[in-house]
Parts: sequence; structure tokens; C-alpha cells
Amino acid sequence: MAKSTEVKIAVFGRAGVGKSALLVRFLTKRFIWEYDPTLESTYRHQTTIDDESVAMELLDTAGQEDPLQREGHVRWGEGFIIVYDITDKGSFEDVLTFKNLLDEVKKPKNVTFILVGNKADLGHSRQVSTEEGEKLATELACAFYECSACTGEGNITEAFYELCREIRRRKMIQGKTRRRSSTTHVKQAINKMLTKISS
Ligand SMILES: Nc1nc2c(ncn2[C@@H]2O[C@H](COP(=O)(O)OP(=O)(O)OP(=O)(O)O)[C@@H](O)[C@H]2O)c(=O)[nH]1
Repeated sequence: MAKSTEVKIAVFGRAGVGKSALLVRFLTKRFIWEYDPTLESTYRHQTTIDDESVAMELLDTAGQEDPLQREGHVRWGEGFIIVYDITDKGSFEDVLTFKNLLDEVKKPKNVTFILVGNKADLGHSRQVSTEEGEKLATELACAFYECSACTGEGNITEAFYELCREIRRRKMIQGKTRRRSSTTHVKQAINKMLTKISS
């Protein structure tokens, strides 16, 4: 059987935006109203995406973690979900802070992430319009999903799967580049030897 691609995904966002609820919805298709504020939890999930086996490691970060801890989590992750709460403008403004941190810690070309506006069931208290979410995602060149961990609307599974696809694509491209550059090194070494022998 083909080997699983391993993907490490970290979920970031201000405290209370629903990071744990989204993860639990994705993993169990259920919603639980109250969680202890997350310290840090990891989950493993094996699935098949487009006929390929994927081993996911999912990190639920704490909204209030210290900068060193957060930086460590960015280093650990291969893909990221930045979550805001559509009823909390401040959490939307925090998105850029998280994105800047990803760019600082990883090179921007290595940053693979999606943007999720959660709590779409609370339309009556909305502070961030769908258009604002879409516009920001376009500016940041990432996929955007508006959803509700509570009702399950907005295709949360597809959001996680799309991120996995992106990570897989990037790994494939980087693998090829690495293979190409090591082949180039071997060719260069052989050429050097041949030049030495013939001179
Ligand atoms: N109405 C509604 N409430 C939600 C939704 N998602 C989460 N909540 C509620 O929002 C609160 C915070 O949810 P959590 O999942 O604990 O949020 P978190 O981002 O993990 O919070 P920290 O662990 O403190 O960083 C809880 O009371 C949830 O029940 C949603 O989609 N709709």
C-alpha cells in the first residue's frame, strides 16, 4: 500500500474564536458547547484525500500563548488555519498579526494557510462581512471559508482537505527541487573529476 503523506497543521486565532470547536467538528462531526480554554492539544487523524492516504497531525493552539511558544508552533507546522470570529472585529484584525508571524518564522514562500471565519450561525451579531473576509483572503492569496463549528455549515471538512492538498503540492514541488539540486551536485562532481583526469 502507498505510504501516507504526513501533514502537520496548526490552528491559530484569538482566544474564543472557536479553534477547538472547529477541530472537534472536523474530527467528530459534533459540536460541544464548552471547552476549557485550550492549553495546547494535538490530534492525529488518518484519512484519504483524492485517493491518497494522508496522516494528519493537528495542533490546537491556545489563544493566549506566549510569543516563544507560538513561534515554536509555527516552526512545527507545515500548514496553518487562521481563524477569526465573524462576531468579533478584533479577532479579524488579529489575522494579519498571525500571518506576519508565519512570514517571519518561515519564508513567505513556505507559508501555506487558509483563512476561516467561524460562528457563521450568529449572523445577527455579525461584525465582519463575508466580503471583508473574501477581500482579505484575496490580498493574502489564500483560500477562504466562512463556516460554523456549531451547525457544521460552510464545509469545514473541505477547508481542512484543501489545506492538506496545498501542503502536499508544496512538498511535492520541494521534493522535486531537492532531487534536482542533488542530481546537479552529482553531475558537477563527475564533471570536475573528468576535467581533472583529462588535464
Ligand atoms: N454560536 C457558535 N459558538 C461557537 C462556535 N464555535 C465555537 N463557539 C463557542 O465559542 C466559545 C469558544 O470556543 P472554543 O472552541 O473554546 O474557542 P478557542 O478558539 O479554542 O478558544 P481558546 O482555547 O481559549 O483559544 C465556546 O463557548 C464555543 O461553544 C460556532 O461556530 N458558533
